Amino acid sequence: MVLIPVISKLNGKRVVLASASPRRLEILTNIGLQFEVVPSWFKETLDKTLFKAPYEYAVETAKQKALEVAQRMPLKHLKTPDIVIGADTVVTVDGVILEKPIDKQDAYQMLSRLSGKEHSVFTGVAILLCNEREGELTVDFYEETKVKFAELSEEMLWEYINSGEPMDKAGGYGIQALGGMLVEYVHGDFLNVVGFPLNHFCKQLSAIYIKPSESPTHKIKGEDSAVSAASRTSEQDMVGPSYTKSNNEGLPHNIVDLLDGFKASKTLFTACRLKVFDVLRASEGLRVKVAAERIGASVTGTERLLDAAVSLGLLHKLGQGENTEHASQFLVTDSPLSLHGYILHCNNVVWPLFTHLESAVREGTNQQERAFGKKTGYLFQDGYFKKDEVEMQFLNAMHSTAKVTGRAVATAFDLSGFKTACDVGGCTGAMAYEFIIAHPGLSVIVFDLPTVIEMRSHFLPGEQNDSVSFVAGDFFKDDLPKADLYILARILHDCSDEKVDELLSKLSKACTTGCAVLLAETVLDEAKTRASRAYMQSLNMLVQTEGRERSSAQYKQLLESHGFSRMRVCHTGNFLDAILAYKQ
Ligand SMILES: O=c1[nH]cc([C@@H]2O[C@H](COP(=O)(O)OP(=O)(O)OP(=O)(O)O)[C@@H](O)[C@H]2O)c(=O)[nH]1
Repeated sequence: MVLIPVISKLNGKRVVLASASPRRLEILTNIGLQFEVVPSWFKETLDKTLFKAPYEYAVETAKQKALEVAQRMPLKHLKTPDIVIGADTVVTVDGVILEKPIDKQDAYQMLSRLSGKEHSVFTGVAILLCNEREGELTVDFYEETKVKFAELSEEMLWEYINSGEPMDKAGGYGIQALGGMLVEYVHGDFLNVVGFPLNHFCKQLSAIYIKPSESPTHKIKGEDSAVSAASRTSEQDMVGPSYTKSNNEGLPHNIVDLLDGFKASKTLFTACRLKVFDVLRASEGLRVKVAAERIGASVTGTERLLDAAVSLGLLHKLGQGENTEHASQFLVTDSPLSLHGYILHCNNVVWPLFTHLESAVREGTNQQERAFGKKTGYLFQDGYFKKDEVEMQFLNAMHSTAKVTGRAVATAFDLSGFKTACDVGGCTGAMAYEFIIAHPGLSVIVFDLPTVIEMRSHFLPGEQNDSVSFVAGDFFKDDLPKADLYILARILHDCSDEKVDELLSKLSKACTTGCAVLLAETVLDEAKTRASRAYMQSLNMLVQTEGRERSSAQYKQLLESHGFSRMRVCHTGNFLDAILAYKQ
């Protein structure tokens, strides 16, 4: 039995299943695993368009479900899990992802789509090892099973729907129950369809806990052992696990990834500076020589840059239509969600500052003077923020990130109790527009420096809406516009502790009881189980500003010290998390 040795390894560990699924509970109970169930509160609302394949969406959702429980347990249950297991099952047919139906009509639509067709069932699984002594280990993987439905008559469809069985099941059917009558064949793991790929899971646990000399010889799809994982190429169709594991056999691939990380970033930055994605969008199937001419670069350099972009999944293999979906969405200069401005900011400002990271760590200060030859106080009020390409580039950067993160922040909480919001330092208004779209009864005043307000027409030329207004001012020196909700998106993390206290004190005075502040920031997590981006961002603040990122506990303490309570945090799964707190 693959699992028996692993069970003994798990003895004494607090294993948690972050799922409300009765089927997952049954599958893991039946094999004798000892575990607790703590259903995840993670809202399954990740933007599917951000994922290049359905299994990526399922894996990320599974990871976020597990992370939410790993994060919440120490705070709410006052106990820290050793292992948290998250899972998410989705059905895909004709390129459409089907989750649980929202009502009978939805179930009808889903089952009609599946009738007479073969479809795929993907279950993503995330295993978080929260207290691993020999280095952090996160394992996530997915399993695919093909299922074919018989042709379903209207009568059979509605008889099945009215049984009620479809409503809590991905794709609107339960293969282990009445739904089994709809199925002509299953190719692959049956339990994966039910909601948990048990065999693959067991193999993963064996790979984690049993040394190769101990374990029965088994192969995980796509690889033979941890060493091959470290050395394996990133082939697109690899179905094996993606996990980072420090081991003393060969070079762990996470070290390799980190060694090459800066080269990958610079590949993206250079391709964007040369507007490669715009050129390739204009003419599909462009030959390298022609592309080189259009971007004004050498043929040899262009060829290597494009090949590197293909290896990073930014371009399709040349000659098959160039830009990937993500490149078209985020990397061409004029797409609605373009990150082009932010990427130029990373290349022209963040990169030179990170060059001096060691000095920043030694000195504990930002590196503006070493990188750009100027001392700086609060970044956005002195020479840094002047009316030239630096300011326009910075506004482009803030505008593009606000557009990509705005919807996630605006929809994080129910704000129906508020009428007027003030977006403090709201820059181009991109975030403000997301708020009025998400909350039609809300009006938003964008409050920012005069130079910023003057330039807003560059960014939202067509989007005039009476619910968004612009007021020029300095939020440290001038009175804040009257509002019952104050939004601060990536403001506090730039400020020194003294400036943060000054601003929060001002907001507290401006707020009457029941008013609130909504912060949009990258929230650090004490358990350090979430993606490392938050900690990279924390270093970014060190090299760039006088500020820093903070954890939920730190924000709670800070806000309470200025009279704000009932703090809630929403991990949006996007660049920014959202924090809401009410004036006492
Ligand atoms: O044939 C079957 N297909 C699917 C199922 C069950 O469907 C759900 C899938 O939904 P999800 O992955 O989101 O899991 P939830 O039930 O919502 O629980 P979480 O708390 O983990 O989100 C799952 O329960 C499958 O078991 C089935 O039963 N048969």
